[in-house]
Amino acid sequence: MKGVDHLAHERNKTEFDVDAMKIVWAGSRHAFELSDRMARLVASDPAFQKDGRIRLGRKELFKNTLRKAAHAWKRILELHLTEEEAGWLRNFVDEPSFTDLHWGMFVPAIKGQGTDEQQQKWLPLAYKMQIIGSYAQTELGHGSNVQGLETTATFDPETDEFVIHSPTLTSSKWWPGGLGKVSTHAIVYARLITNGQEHGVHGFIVQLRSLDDHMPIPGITIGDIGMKFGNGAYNTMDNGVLTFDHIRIPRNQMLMRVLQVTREGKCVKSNVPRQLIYGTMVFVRQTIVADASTALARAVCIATRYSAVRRQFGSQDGGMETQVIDYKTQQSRLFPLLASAYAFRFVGEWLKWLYTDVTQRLQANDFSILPEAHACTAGLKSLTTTATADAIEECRKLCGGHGYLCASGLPELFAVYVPACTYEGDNVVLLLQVARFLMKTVSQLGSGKKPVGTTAYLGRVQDLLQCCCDVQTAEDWLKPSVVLEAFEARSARMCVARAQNLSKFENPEDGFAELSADLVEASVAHCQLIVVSKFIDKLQQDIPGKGVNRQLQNLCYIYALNLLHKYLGDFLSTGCITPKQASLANDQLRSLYSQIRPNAIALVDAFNYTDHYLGSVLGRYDGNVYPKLYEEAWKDPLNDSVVPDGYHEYIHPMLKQQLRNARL
Ligand SMILES: CCCCCCCCCCCCCCCCC/C=C/C(=O)SCCNC(=O)CCNC(=O)[C@H](O)C(C)(C)COP(=O)(O)OP(=O)(O)OC[C@H]1O[C@@H](n2cnc3c(N)ncnc32)[C@H](O)[C@@H]1OP(=O)(O)O
Ligand SMILES: Cc1cc2nc3c(=O)[nH]c(=O)nc-3n(C[C@H](O)[C@H](O)[C@H](O)COP(=O)(O)OP(=O)(O)OC[C@H]3O[C@@H](n4cnc5c(N)ncnc54)[C@H](O)[C@@H]3O)c2cc1C
Repeated sequence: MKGVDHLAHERNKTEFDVDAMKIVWAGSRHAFELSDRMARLVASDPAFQKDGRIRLGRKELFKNTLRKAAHAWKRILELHLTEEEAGWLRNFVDEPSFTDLHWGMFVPAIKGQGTDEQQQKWLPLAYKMQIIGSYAQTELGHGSNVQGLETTATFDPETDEFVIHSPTLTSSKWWPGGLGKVSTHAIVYARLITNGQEHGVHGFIVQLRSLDDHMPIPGITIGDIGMKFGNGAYNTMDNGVLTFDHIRIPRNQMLMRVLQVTREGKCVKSNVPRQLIYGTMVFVRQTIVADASTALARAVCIATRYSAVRRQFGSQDGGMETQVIDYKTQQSRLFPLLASAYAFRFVGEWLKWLYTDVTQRLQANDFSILPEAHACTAGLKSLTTTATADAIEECRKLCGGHGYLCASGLPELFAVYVPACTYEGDNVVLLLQVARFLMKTVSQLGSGKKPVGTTAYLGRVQDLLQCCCDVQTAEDWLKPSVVLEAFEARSARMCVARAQNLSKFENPEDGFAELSADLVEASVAHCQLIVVSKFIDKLQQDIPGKGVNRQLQNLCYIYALNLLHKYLGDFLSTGCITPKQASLANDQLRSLYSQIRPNAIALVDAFNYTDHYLGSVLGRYDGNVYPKLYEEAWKDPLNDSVVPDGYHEYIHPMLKQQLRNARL
């Protein structure tokens, strides 16, 4: 609707160049223009409308998703979209579907773990969607413990085939997206057995359904695992169950970049480390970090716009009531989330760079930074998804009662987003991986091994154990070196304390299990340090646009000082700061909230989300919330009739009964 902009008075307060900020948010002018074009293309196409999706039953919902995926593919072909454009288009369609797994995991698994010949054979088919793939790793009995998977792939030298088999109920593949009803193929993870010997878990390309009539290949049992959390939401996805009864596949369908099985059934290791079998997870975790900022920004955009529209209390002399965004409590809950959206954006950018760097090094047979890439992707996936899921729920509360309505867009966003804390690695399990990496790094300090990359600060551990925070005034908390040192000292001291406690155990594994809750806290501190330091690095770049850098500085310090406040126990107990300095940090935080306040609406406008993508009456660009909320209510099927179905069977007899009782 072109009409009154109810948020115009807010937009008039802006102190920076919003268009320049849009480019900073998108990452580049190219990324901005491309995503903007794709967002508008999707929003203007009636085939992609999302209204009423939450009211559909499972079958209708799923069919609707199939229709949209097919339409998206048609448009991609008609418009000759590049891979990058097609990715944006699918993103703005905004509905989880089998295509996420096909493009997000099946294709990357073949690229990362397949040999050149395997890539030449399978990738063209996948790129043209002549086959549709899924990623079948998790089983009913095991997800986190990948080495505990039970599906077997036994080499039969007589026929030069692998026999894929599900020996137990718990070995049934369980969860893979797209598997239940759509995928024709899957990368199946199974224990490799040759000549009676086990060789660990490996990936195999397995055909599941006929390419002619979509029926399962004989010996394969396959279906959907059932409804999941929330209306609509992730129920557009056919997460599946799959069992194999001695399914035969040719030998050349084992992904053999890490390990080759010869015609005789001999295993020949290549020069790449075994961990590369987990490479697809590293890739996807990196994309999940980038997606976290997108989801968080959606929730924050809705809550910020609505907080500027909503008024409660404070009217004097019959004047306007107070906008809820002006309450300090609202600001102290909302603005750190706004700051987190930007912080996660920049750390996501950096992680993408790290991933690209690792990939290039791997191609040159340099595997040295693989452990760090694993720790960073695992830790940041855990940190950002936990924070984002919590933030979406906080945004719902920030919108009061209306936030609980599906029309706010927040319940569906939460339901779709929250499994990110579990898939691609349970967030606690991933933090334990980070802890192992940190403890290993600390234990090697004595042997003179210099830590690099994100753990370089541990190389200065002696200084960090002794340093005193140099803050005397609230303004001192606006110095990057001061903030960075406080976070480095906290993380280093926590790591060293955990390492010392671990060394008291005779068996390190016993110690690790016993101290795991403490270790996870050290991992969180380390990951928060990464986010803060990458935000500070971003500020050092030459960022064009009036007032843009200033806003980013404010957001960076809000992010860091709010963490300091939230995790004050860590900072105080490790002696990194004094209670007085903590109190000064809080003073600074309040001042930063006041500085962000006039720019809040423009800072969420910079996300450049269309109303279609936001899918929220509360988050509308024009702020015209109440009439639209009222209009939306009447669309509910319950309002199709004035007197509800069931009145004659249930309400009327009850009323009559009461009437009779009253007469008695
Ligand atoms: C309003 C509406 C909104 C609509 C929005 C619509 C948007 C739609 C978009 C949504 C789409 C999202 C798409 C996402 C789809 C999700 C699909 C999900 C897929 C999956 O979940 S796949 C399955 C993932 N599974 C896991 O992650 C399992 C977790 N477990 C593990 O990763 C490992 O087994 C482990 C890490 C726990 C390790 O186990 P273990 O201790 O047994 O260790 P190992 O012996 O195996 O290995 C030890 C050494 O290896 C190193 N290591 C481990 N992992 C890696 C790795 N990945 N890379 C490199 N190195 C690794 C360890 O560090 C050890 O090293 P060391 O040196 O020996 O110590
Ligand atoms: C929506 C969704 C989509 C998915 N899509 C796919 C897919 O496409 N393909 C696929 O293969 N899989 C998929 N999965 C499966 C997913 O990867 C696993 O569920 C996930 O890795 C967690 O494993 P789990 O279910 O075995 O959890 P569990 O490991 O059983 O976790 C249960 C609890 O135990 C704790 N725990 C486990 N191990 C430890 C430990 N060592 N120390 C301390 N605590 C521990 C966890 O923290 C958690 O609290 C999907 C899952 C979901 C929810």
